[in-house]
Amino acid sequence: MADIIDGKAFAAALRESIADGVADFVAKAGRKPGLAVVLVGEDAASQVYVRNKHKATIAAGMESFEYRLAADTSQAELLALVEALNADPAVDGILVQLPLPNGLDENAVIQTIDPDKDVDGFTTTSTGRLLTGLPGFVACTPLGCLMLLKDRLGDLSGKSAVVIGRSNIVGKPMAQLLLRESCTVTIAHSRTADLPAVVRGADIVVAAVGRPEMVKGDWLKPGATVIDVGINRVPAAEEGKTKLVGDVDFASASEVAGAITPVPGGVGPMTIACLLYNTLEAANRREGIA
Ligand SMILES: Nc1nc2c(c(=O)[nH]1)N[C@@H](CN(C=O)c1ccc(C(=O)N[C@@H](CCC(=O)O)C(=O)O)cc1)CN2
Repeated sequence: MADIIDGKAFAAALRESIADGVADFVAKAGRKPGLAVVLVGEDAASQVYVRNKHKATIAAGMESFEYRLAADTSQAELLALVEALNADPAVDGILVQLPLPNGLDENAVIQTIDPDKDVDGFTTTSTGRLLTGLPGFVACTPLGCLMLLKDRLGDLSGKSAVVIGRSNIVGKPMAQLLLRESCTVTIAHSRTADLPAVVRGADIVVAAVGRPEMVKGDWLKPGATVIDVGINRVPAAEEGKTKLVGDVDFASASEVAGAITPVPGGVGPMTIACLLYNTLEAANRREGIA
């Protein structure tokens, strides 16, 4: 049976070490690091994530600035808010919760964020810095996956890794991070021929495809390390109930893998912990603290 990679416990320890870093920052800078989170509309899951971000930000000793805007907020109003946050000296990090309601141009909003406050790592400046090996912010979910992988495996160099999914938010930055660690990286997607055979060659599998329980145990190389980024709500056995599952079929995969992240409690909690990590880093950089 595979070892379970406990993302919840890892994230809790990371948040504690960030709180220590925040205390050092306050002592040196005479102010708290500030994170601004913008939520537009009523999406139920986004409301939960934003509430959890607020709680975690306060618990780490940071300042949390929350902006909840109506679903009919115009593009111009949203851009004006982001520009105001760019100019606000108390704000070190800016995050616009995704997805945005229909009618708002997500890309235009993201690209308006000052790259030095882009703690989500979504601007093209941040992704370009990652691609070219320059210091910058890395998107929180792939950064969290990498932390879990390094904690489990240590040096990743020379390992073969398959990333299933090519989104700008997870798949592409994940592949870049693994390349930066000197893995041999394959990015697989919906058009990849014989996906099970591609996955079977990998020491590391990162599934970020958004299809419930797609990756089966018999697709895996025995002993592989499996990171499941999927968060899919599906009907549960009990009538009228739902449950969360990943992109990996946990039951069969845990028979073959060496280690695997569960859903929930694997990658998910790392996303918010890494947001705090990036915010502290942004604050230190802005104040010139090493
Ligand atoms: N601007 C952003 N928007 C979104 C991001 C992001 O990184 N930046 N990621 C996701 C949502 N997200 C954070 O925003 C997020 C998703 C999941 C979790 C998490 O802890 N999941 C738990 C399960 C939660 C549940 O019970 O529903 C887990 O996997 O254990 C945290 C944050 C999209 N939008």
